[in-house]
Amino acid sequence: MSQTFQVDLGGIVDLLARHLYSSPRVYLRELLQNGTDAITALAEVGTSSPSVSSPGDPSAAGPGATTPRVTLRCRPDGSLEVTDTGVGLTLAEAEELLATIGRSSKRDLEMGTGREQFLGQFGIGLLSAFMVADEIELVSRSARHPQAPAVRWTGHADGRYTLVELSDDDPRRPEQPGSTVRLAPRRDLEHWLEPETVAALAADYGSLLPVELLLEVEGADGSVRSRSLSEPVLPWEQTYETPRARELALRSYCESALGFTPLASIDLDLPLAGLSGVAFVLPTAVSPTTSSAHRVYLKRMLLGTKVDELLPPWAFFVRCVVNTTAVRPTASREGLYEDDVLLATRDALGARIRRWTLETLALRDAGSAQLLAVHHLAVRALALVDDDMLDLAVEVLPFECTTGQATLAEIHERYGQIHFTPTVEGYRRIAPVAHAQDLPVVNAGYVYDADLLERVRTRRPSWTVMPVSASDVSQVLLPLEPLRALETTDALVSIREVLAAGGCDVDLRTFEPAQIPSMLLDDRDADHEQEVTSTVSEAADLWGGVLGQFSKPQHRRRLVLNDANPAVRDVLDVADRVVREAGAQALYVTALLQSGRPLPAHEANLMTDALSTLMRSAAAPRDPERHDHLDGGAA
Ligand SMILES: Nc1ncnc2c1ncn2[C@@H]1O[C@H](COP(=O)(O)OP(=O)(O)OP(=O)(O)O)[C@@H](O)[C@H]1O
Repeated sequence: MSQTFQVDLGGIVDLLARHLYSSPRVYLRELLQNGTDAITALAEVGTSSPSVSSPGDPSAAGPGATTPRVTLRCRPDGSLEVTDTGVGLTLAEAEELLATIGRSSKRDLEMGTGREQFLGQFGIGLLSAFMVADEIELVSRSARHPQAPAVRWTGHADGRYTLVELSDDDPRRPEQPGSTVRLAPRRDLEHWLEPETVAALAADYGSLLPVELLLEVEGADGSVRSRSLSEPVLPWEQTYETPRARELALRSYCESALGFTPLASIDLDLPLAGLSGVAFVLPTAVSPTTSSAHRVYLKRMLLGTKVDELLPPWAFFVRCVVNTTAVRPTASREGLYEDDVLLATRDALGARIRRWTLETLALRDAGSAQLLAVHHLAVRALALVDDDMLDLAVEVLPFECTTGQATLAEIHERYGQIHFTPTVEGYRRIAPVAHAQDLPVVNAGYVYDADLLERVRTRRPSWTVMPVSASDVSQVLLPLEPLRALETTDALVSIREVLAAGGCDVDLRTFEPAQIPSMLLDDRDADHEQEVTSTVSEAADLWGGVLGQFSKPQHRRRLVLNDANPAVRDVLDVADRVVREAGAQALYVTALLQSGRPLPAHEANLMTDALSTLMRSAAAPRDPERHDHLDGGAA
C-alpha cells in the first residue's frame, strides 16, 4: 500500500526561512523581487502595459498608466510595507500561490525551470520574511480582474494562514491594483526593518532594478520623507563624452562598489549569454588561492558580492561586476548553479580576459610593464593552460637567472639553452658558484615556474630546456693543479675518513667565488641523476660533458671543498691531523647550516666537539707528529 509523506509544516517553514539563506538580510531582496516580478507579469498580460525598462519615466507607460514602482514604507510603529504596482492576486490565485510552499507562477510548467523574464522561480522566497517577522500580511487587488474583490492573506511562521476577501468599503482595500506586503518586526530583530537598514539593503540589492524604487519614511506626526533609490542605467552602459570620461567614471564606480582603485578595466559583453559588465584589474598582487569575489546581478537584481564561480581559476587578478539574464541562481540565490550555461559563460568571459591580457602585454608599454610587475603570477598561471600566453610569457616574463634578470627568450638567444633549478633552495646553493662561472641557471622554484619550463620544453622541442642541480654545477669546477693536488693528498684522505662516518664524501676543487668555502650536494641532487643521464645525449656541449659524468655512481651527500678559500686552505695545510679533522668537521657543519637543512643532533655534536678540539689545541699546542686524539692521552 503506497502512502504519502507526512510533512511537519512548521519544520519546513523554519527550514526554508531560517536555514536556506545565510543572513536575514535577504528578506528584503525577496520582497523586492516579488514586487518587480508582479510588475513584469502585469506588463506581460498587457494590462495598461507599463514599461519595466524605463523606471522613473511615467511617460513611457502611456497616458493614465501607473509608473512601475516598488515602494518601501517604514512606519513609525517599526513595521515595513512593500507596495508594488504589479499584477496583484485574486482570491483563487492567492489560495494557489501563497498557500502552497514551492508553488510559483513564474515557473515554466513544462520545462520545470524559471521563466526567463522573472527573477523568482522556486516558490519559497516569501518565506524568507519569517526570518525577521512572525507574521506576513499580503493585501492584493488583481489588475487582471479589476472587478474581483481585494484579498488579505496572512501567513504565520508555524505554518498557519488565513485568506479573506476584503469588502469594497474595507479601509484596508487598496485603491489601485497591486500588492502590499506588511511585516511587523519580531522582537529583538527590529533593526532589520529600521529605515537605515531598509535603505541600505534596498539600494544594495535593488538600485539597478528596472522599476522605480522608492523609500518612504513616515514620521510619528504623519509626515512622509521619500527618496528614490533607483539608478536606472547600468554604470557601464551609460554614455560618456570621451573614453577617458568613461574610464574615470568606471574607476570611481569600482572604488565605491568594490572598494579598490583598479589598474585597468576590461569590458565584458556577451550578448548571447545576456551578459554585460566590467572586469576590474586589482591594483595589487593576490594569491592564486584567494577566492575571487565577483559582484553579480541577475536580471539587474544583486545576486551576491562574493560569487566566485564566474571566471576560470587563472583569472584571479580581476574582480567583475556583471549583469546577466542567462545563468541560473541556486535556490538560496546566493550562488550560481553549475550548469552548461555557466560553463559556457565562464569560458567566454575567460576568453575575453585572456584576449585583453595578451593584447595589453603585447603593447610592451608602461601599462603592460605595470600589469606584469603586479600580476606576473596570473600571467604564469594563464601560460600554463594557454599556448598563446605561453609564447608571450617566454618573450616578456622576466626570470631570476644567475647571469641577471632576463626573459626565457633572451636567455635562449644568448646561451642557446636554458637550464633551471626546480627549487628555490637548489637555486640558492647553485647561484653564487654558477654566477661566478658565468653559467646561466634560471630559478624556477617559485609557484608555476618549474611547470612552465616543462611546458616550454614541450612547446619548443628545438630548444634545450632542462633542470640542473648543484651536482651538475660542481662538475664544471676546476680540478686542482697537479702539484697542489699532490700536496693535499694526505690531508684529503684524513678529511674523507672523518666525514665518511657521517655518510659524506669529500671532493677538493678550486672555484670562484673564493669566499665560498664549499658546496654541499645531497640526496635530492642525487635523485636528479637519473633524469640528467637520460638527457645527456641531447646536449653535445659544455653541459653535455658535465652531465655525462653522471654515469658514475654518486654518494648520497658530497662536500666539495673550495681550495681557493683561505679557511679551507688553512684546514688542508695544518700539520696537526686532529686539528685538521676538527676544521673539516666545522666546515661540513657550516655547509650544512648554509644549505638551509635542519641540523641533526649528530651533526650539531660534531660542531661542539670540533670547537672544543680547536680551543684546546689553541690553549695547549701539541706535537704535530703525535696522532693521538686530544681527549685521549694528551692531557
Ligand atoms: N507581490 C506579489 N504580487 C503578486 N504575486 C505575488 C507577490 N508575491 C508573491 N506572489 C506570488 O506568490 C508566489 C510565491 O512567491 P515566492 O516569493 O514564495 O516564490 P517565487 O517568487 O515564485 O520564487 P522564489 O522562491 O524563487 O522567490 C509567486 O510565484 C507569485 O505568484
